[in-house]
Amino acid sequence: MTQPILQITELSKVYPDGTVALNNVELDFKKGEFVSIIGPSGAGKSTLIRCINRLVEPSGGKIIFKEKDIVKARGKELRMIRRQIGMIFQGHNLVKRSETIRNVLHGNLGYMNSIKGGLGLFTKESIEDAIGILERVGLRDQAFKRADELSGGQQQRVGIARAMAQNPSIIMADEPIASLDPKSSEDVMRYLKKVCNEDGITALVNLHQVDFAKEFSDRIIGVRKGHIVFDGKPSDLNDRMAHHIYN
Ligand SMILES: Nc1ncnc2c1ncn2[C@@H]1O[C@H](COP(=O)(O)OP(=O)(O)OP(=O)(O)O)[C@@H](O)[C@H]1O
Repeated sequence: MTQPILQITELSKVYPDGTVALNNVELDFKKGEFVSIIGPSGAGKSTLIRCINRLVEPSGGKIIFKEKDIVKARGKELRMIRRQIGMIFQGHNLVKRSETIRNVLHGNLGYMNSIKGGLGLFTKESIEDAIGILERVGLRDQAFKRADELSGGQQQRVGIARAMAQNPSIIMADEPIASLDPKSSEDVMRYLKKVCNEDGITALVNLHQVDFAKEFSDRIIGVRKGHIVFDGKPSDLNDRMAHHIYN
């Protein structure tokens, strides 16, 4: 059996006010799998993915990524790990007044020295790479438009392109389609799945929409009150199980 790319053991998170958001979570993720994380509001989905890149400090447990424990990583080591984990947020987090291509190039900043990055002195090679990535999410013709001129769905595809520019091993998306209409949601999920499949990237996607989780995922994880209560194929998520997760 191949080694998991990410191995989570006994992960817990208790917020300072005593809220137990994650309780002894055990999960393994394989290279290239596309995983949706579902569950009711407050179940712990965001906390889970935020612990993985340490936007939230875990209270205990281990998260082994490429033989290193993310929970213990500090300073440069943590930055190196974060480089390999692309993030996509609900609100896109784009620089709205900047061109689409600049937003994608920002994904690459982790690889540049800070003075160059700050001045926007990107190499010809990185600009060509960024255009290539935009092509892959169907936005080649939008490269030099301002990000705020794009539709919500297109902006989220720029979010995907920016994550791809990091050349990540894992992409994590926190409710990437929560504010989009059904057609744009479908497009965002389709492009995200396509680029992850093409590059063998593991995707962890927090979703509120069970139908999208079933349509696009290789595997669905159901979270409830900080516990994993379902972990299986979309075809195994029947109505009874969905009810168990959400009620
Ligand atoms: N900074 C915080 N301080 C205290 N409690 C928090 C904090 N962030 C989250 N929580 C609590 O932790 C629990 C899990 O929250 P989390 O945001 O991870 O859930 P979620 O499943 O992502 O919910 P949603 O789908 O609404 O985003 C909830 O009870 C929430 O109120």
